[in-house]
Amino acid sequence: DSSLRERLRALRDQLHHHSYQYYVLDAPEIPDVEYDRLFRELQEIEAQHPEWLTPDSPSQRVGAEPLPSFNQVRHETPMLSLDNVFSEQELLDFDRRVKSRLDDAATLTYACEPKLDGIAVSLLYVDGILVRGATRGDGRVGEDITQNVRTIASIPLRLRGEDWPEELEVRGEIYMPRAGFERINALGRETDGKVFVNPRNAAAGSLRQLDSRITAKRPLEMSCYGIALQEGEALFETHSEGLQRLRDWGFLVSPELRVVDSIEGCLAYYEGLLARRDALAYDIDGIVFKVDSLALQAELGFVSRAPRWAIAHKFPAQEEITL
Ligand SMILES: Cc1c[n+]2nc(N)[nH]c2nc1OC(C)C
Repeated sequence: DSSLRERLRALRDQLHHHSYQYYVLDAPEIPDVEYDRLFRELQEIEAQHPEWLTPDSPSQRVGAEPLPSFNQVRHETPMLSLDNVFSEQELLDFDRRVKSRLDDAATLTYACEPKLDGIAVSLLYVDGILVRGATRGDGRVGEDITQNVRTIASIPLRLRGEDWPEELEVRGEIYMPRAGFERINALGRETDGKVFVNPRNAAAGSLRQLDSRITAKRPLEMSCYGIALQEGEALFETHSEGLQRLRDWGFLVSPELRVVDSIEGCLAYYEGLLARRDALAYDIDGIVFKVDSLALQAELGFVSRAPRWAIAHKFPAQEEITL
């Protein structure tokens, strides 16, 4: 049995690697049929030896028995929302307020990333293994959707690389790319007539499923935008470094992430992405600018529920296409 157990371990490692190559790097190394063969071999061994099943096994991707209800989760670090601005002048005001509050704004740089139009979630990893996924809820208490997030291929079941902390909480947006949205609506029209109004609703509906086997069939992805640091824990000095570490650990992080050294740079980034908005594979509803330095973020702190150090610069509402 030890050789069979060894084979199971090897299959798990291989499947994790190929899944990362395919879903996170979009660079598969083997054909799908080869992946499916390895996956079936793993399922056969786990069926013979259920006692060898582990929470990070790739077989978890297909979903589990439906839950009676969702448990609640309290976020140790509250999941904040963002203040919005809608014009260039308001963005310049944000920059002026930031500078007026900093002792020394000479080194001020901004991290820029698209604000994906999906569902904010928090993932908890202990010793490198995914142990919990939760919705934002009201920012303090959300719903436990661990079974559902396990089915999302771009969410690692175990971390890659090394030097990750033994407890890591990752925040990000679960969304449905437009192509996937069109596909499940076409399917819905042919079957139960259930269609979603937009990709955000489709993602929300897919995550609210008590039966994770349904979630497993929905084309969901997760793009990470932050790490919820425990008090005083400083693994890196800037937000953008943190996102690069998330990429090293196997997470999908927006390839549009940039760091600029002025609010003019932010405006150029905003105009640039607004011009490319319809060409992106997913819906975005604005740009998030963050003071990149974690030290400056700490100096700026938060007002009530939103950080002083971040702002969402929203796009004009997209005119609905009247069919
Ligand atoms: C609510 C939220 C949403 N987003 N979306 C991105 N891209 N970054 C980001 N940051 C957020 O909050 C942090 C500023 C804490």
